[in-house]
Amino acid sequence: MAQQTRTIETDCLEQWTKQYRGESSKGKCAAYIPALKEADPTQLGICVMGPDGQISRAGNYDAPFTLQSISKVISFLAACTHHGIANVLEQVDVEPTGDAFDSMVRLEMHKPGRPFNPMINAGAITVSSLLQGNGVQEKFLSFQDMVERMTGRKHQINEEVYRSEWQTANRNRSLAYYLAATGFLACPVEDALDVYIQQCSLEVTAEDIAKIGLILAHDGYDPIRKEQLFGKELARVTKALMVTCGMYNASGNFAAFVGVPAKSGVSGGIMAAVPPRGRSRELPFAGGCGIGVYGPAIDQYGNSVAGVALLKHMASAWDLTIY
Ligand SMILES: NC(=O)CC[C@H](N)C(=O)O
Repeated sequence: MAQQTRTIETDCLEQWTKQYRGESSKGKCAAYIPALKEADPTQLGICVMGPDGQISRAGNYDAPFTLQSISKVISFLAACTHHGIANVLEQVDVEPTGDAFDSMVRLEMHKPGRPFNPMINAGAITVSSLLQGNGVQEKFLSFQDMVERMTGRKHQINEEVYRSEWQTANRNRSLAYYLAATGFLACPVEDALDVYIQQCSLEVTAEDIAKIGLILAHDGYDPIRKEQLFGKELARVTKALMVTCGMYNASGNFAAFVGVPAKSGVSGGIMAAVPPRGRSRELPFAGGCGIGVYGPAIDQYGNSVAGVALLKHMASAWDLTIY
């Protein structure tokens, strides 16, 4: 992978990371998964990767964290690659909810109980059940392979986070049992949950998710390794889901004030995909980029407080919006 050279972009990121680190005091590390509470809430890091391999990074860009809900994007890509988009969308819809990511209220209100989208927990558990393979191990492997094809390196589960979530996953367990009752799980309940919790516990850095964002920004094409990893149509459906549902019930605010497809996770990661901006070659990363942010103090919606503040500033300064 290309090395970082000192650039104006890097100087900006360093300055903004310092400026927004304090915002973390407005949030808290997720506590409902006890192991996530152990993170240092004041951390803030960012990595931006361009199509020529150019990297700019600042702050705690090398801190490892678990994918959590960012994994939902990758499991969706993996399931659709295996079954085809239309078949997956028979089991999960593409509509935003306006509810919390772990809400169950709409599952029973709208018959026959097809989860609203793959970016909320209910939809993601359905998608995990659809991953290729028989049994937990094979399904998880097909997810892990997809991650590794994109980041170009091997990733491990953070066992402590995995165990912590497995032991406390009562809400997800109830969602999964409900999905089984309504026929929206393609494998046994505890298997689907196990795959889902394993994928959430995969450990990455901001650079890894920046790389995945870069590939999405280029419609499934890896511009660094020069390889099409999945189809354009799948990339577009996925980005539309990220725009409408990726930041949960704060997706509208994020679309208005950042304006790029993104996905957050409760460990404090945010992955964003910035497509090439034809309007000016002078803009930083005009050829598109992937962005990975890490800041573990999250807000009431489950999004990194300092991370969102940093992205809002950056989007305005570098004219990132797709709108
Ligand atoms: N928003 C998230 O990142 C949620 C992921 C977490 N593993 C959960 O299911 O609760």
